Amino acid sequence: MTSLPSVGEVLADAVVVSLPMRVRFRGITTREALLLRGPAGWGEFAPFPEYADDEAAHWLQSAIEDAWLGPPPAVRTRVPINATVPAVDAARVPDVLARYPGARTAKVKVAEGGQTLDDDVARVRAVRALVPNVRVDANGGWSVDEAEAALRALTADGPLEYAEQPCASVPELVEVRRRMPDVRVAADESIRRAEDPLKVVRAGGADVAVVKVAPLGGMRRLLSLADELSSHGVPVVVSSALDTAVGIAAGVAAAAALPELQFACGLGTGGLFEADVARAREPVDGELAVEAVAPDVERVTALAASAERSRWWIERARRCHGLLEQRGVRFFV
Ligand SMILES: O=C(O)CCC(=O)C1=CC=C[C@@H](O)[C@@H]1C(=O)O
Ligand SMILES: [Mg+2]
Repeated sequence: MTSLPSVGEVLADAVVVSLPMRVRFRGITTREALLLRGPAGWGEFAPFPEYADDEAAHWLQSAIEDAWLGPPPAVRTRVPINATVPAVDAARVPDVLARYPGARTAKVKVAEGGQTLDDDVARVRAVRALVPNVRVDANGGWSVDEAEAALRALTADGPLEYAEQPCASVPELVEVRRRMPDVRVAADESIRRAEDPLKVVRAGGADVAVVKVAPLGGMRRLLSLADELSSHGVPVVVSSALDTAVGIAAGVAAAAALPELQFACGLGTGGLFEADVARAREPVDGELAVEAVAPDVERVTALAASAERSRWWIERARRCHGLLEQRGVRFFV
């Protein structure tokens, strides 16, 4: 067991970066992150700006685990990843997919505000022409009726591996599963933003669980949740939280430590950035190698956030550290 390092230790080498994105994703065009260093390496603290401290504290716990304990033991050396296709025009799909050489699975964003179901159908069709296995992610954007209509349209010319978070609430997910028994439902927000991540599974609202290291509080917490989910017969998909190369390495390490890995992981989001804190690791045959990543000094300097934004992140990390202290957080190897 390791006790919580002091706030001074946690923030001693902290740097804040701002990564420009090639494509707008989840309404974001630059992604900010605070990177911190501990005895075992680097960790990433990057809760989305709108998250309250209560929730953001899990992300700090994850960063500290990574930097103070390092990854859990791996059982594989490579992990398959999916291509992530933002809600772009169908015509831009080949461009996006070109960044994922060898990917056999693609996740396509759908139900984007301001777009229509026809846009989604056209985008999914363009992806199917290039990648055999397709999943969609609606980020809770549909009502149950809309989900039913959309999933019928999106499966008219080919199957979907699953539909991620078609609706926002757990009862809606249960109802979508009842109405569309042939389409698997994956829960994402219903797991990563829930007080009790197993609630959606107990209610019968998920065939698959999307799990992300930082929102769950770290690699080891992800592994123990995956273990519980597996006892309910629900497999996991390890996915990114739009992390820099440091956070992606933690996701890859968690996926590498899972006893079973049935699905390609959503850890290919590095390709959505114009620049990252470490050299881009190219997928080979749709897989990423499991390896430690340290940020590159020159890149970090070039990507440094403004003094004002850095102060904002440092203050946020301090407040979250205070919450972890209050919660009596300890780390177990
Ligand atoms: O799963 C993937 O292919 C990539 C990760 C991804 O889609 C997401 C990362 C971060 C924020 C989310 O809006 C989004 C998701 O909803 O899964
Ligand atoms: Mg999702």
